[in-house]
Amino acid sequence: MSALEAPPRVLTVAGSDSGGGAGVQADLKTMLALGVHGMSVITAVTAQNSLGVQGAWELPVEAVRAQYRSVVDDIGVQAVKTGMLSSAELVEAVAELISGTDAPAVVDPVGVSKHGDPLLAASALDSVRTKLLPVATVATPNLDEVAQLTGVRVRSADDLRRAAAAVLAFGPRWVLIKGGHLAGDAVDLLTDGAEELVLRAPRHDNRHTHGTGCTLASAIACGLARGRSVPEAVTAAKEYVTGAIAAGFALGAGIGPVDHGWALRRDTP
Ligand SMILES: Nc1ncnc2c1ncn2[C@@H]1O[C@H](COP(=O)(O)OP(=O)(O)O)[C@@H](O)[C@H]1O
Ligand SMILES: Cc1ncc(COP(=O)(O)O)c(N)n1
Repeated sequence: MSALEAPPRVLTVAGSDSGGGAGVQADLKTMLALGVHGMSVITAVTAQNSLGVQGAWELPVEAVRAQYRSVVDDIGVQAVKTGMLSSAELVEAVAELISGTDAPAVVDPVGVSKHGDPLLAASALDSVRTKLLPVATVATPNLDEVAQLTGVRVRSADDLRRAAAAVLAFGPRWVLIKGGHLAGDAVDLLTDGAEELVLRAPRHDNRHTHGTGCTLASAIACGLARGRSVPEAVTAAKEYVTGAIAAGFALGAGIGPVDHGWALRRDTP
């Protein structure tokens, strides 16, 4: 890349995490680490740290639309990633914006934080199913989100295929079911209903996993923005998040963040 050539552009549409481990902050750090130009549409502001979410404030739909238009109409995007969308109104507005954008969309249907704090109203679930999932190139639910959205409870890696079929029925092109909350190896299943890829990584016995899902979804968006196929982008993103979890560090008194900069720091003296 010459000095004048711009890097690929990736947009996150998500909530702010004041603690810097998840949400928009995790997304932008991931994008920097993976060499793309990161941009953000903030949907909600959370007061959050290693102990949980102490408060959350949604932005008006008008503010979300305006941020999105500012970015897409002038700068342009090669991939979009969504995270915390908070309400049915915001889910529907974002789904509509994405459907009018010519770029792949990675939808992380964030429901609840690691600490159990709600990041999406229960009344928004139906909009996620019927409006947001149908415009996703890849949806990346964790097991709690799969249960909330489809009623399928995954108890072992054998159930992942059934969960994937239930999510695909809502219309995303691909689904990545994240088995991170199961015991044993960290096994995820990627499928479009025809092709299937099992992604397996050793489980790191590290409690500092704040932001894993946001980091993985952003890394996938970075790969797609570079023109990689979905299986290629997901494979590279899984490697990146596994390294970030291995390097997760303690901050505050609770669950610390994954290290978004692990690959950059490797060569830092
Ligand atoms: N302790 C761990 N060691 C290695 N990989 C993990 C660990 N916990 C989660 N993962 C992986 O991190 C990614 C994010 O998954 P998960 O933590 O389930 O998402 P979420 O943050 O949405 O709950 C997945 O690829 C999952 O397999
Ligand atoms: C603003 C925001 N977005 C997403 C998450 C989910 O991250 P995690 O599942 O690691 O708590 C979060 N805690 N905060």
